[in-house]
Amino acid sequence: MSAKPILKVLSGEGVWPPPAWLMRQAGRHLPEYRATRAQAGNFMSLCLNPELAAEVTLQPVRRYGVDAAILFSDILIVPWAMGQGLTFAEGEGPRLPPIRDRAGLEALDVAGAAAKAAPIMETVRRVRAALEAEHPTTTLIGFSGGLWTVACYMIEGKGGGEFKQARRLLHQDPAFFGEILAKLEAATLAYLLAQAEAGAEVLMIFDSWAGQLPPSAFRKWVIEPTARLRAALKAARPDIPVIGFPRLAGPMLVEYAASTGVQAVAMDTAMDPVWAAAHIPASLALQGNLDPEALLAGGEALQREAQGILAAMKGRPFIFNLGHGVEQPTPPEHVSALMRLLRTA
Ligand SMILES: Cc1c2[nH]c(c1CCC(=O)O)Cc1[nH]c(c(CCC(=O)O)c1C)Cc1[nH]c(c(CCC(=O)O)c1C)Cc1[nH]c(c(C)c1CCC(=O)O)C2
Repeated sequence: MSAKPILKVLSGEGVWPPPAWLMRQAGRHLPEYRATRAQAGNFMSLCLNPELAAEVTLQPVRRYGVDAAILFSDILIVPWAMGQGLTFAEGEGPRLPPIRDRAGLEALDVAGAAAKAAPIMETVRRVRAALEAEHPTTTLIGFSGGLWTVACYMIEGKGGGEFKQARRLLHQDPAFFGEILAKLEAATLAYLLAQAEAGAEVLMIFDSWAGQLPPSAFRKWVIEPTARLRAALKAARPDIPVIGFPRLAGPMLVEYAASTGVQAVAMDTAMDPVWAAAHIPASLALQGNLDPEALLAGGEALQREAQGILAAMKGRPFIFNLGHGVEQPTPPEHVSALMRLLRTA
């Protein structure tokens, strides 16, 4: 049996008080992150610098004592590694040259992606070694985007909207859309397996825009590809549990939980944890789902919201987290207050 609380939970064991980590725990709300990022120059050069990326991955572990370190990288590293351009303009989010035709599809280089992603694997190795030496109960989580969500950015070229180009394409030309996803699937599988080989102990799949799809497309482009990825990962590395995050799936979460083979589902901010506890079998762990705005607000709101989630989750395998990422203006003291509350739950 593992001594790491998150691995215990993901093997189906209830652990109370529950282990906790936060999406985007390494990021702009931390002054030490902003300092390291300034040293790197920009976000991409930070992701590709193993020394500095390992440093920012470890910062929230040191400051807060969270139970997981999540690799510092981005879901859009996979299209970048396949040769699609990627920039992060200050304050504007990601920009990619959108794929709208066959030439864009054919330019994606699946075979070359592993070499370009090599610095990320070096980050994973460094973080794992540092955890084993200094934080032996902390779990290292690797990740990728869900195929639908990453395809949204590849086709749209940016975020911020409703991904109408991507949604149109999957209805108008499902064969072409499927070819984009097939290349992305091969690159994503290799990328996740490489993280596991480098020392990631858990893998999480962020399908942030899953809630944009009607049920028929949700089955075909979220559940089916996730189930295929999960099965292929299991064949190679049966020891590595997977957390799925089909954000804003609503009641489709039940089918996702039953059909993908993941060990845990992450609840988004809108999900009622009482409903989730009633509808997701206790053989699967749940993760989530404090409103990042309640964390930002702190005080009474933070205490009340966190207690509500704990009450709904008591008695089942559960990992405390947010329903989406930490907001940049969040005072670090609010995160510390949340960790104190959780440790005495
Ligand atoms: C959709 C998505 C992306 N990236 C990610 C998702 C899925 C989760 C979600 O829905 O938020 C996932 C992600 N992005 C990042 C991580 C690292 C680990 C973590 O701390 O959670 C993870 C797991 C770092 C990041 N990724 C990004 C930052 C901010 C970069 C900076 O320092 O300026 C960080 C810390 C940039 C990013 N990356 C992306 C966007 C839309 C943006 C811009 C928005 C923003 O600036 O907050 C794409």
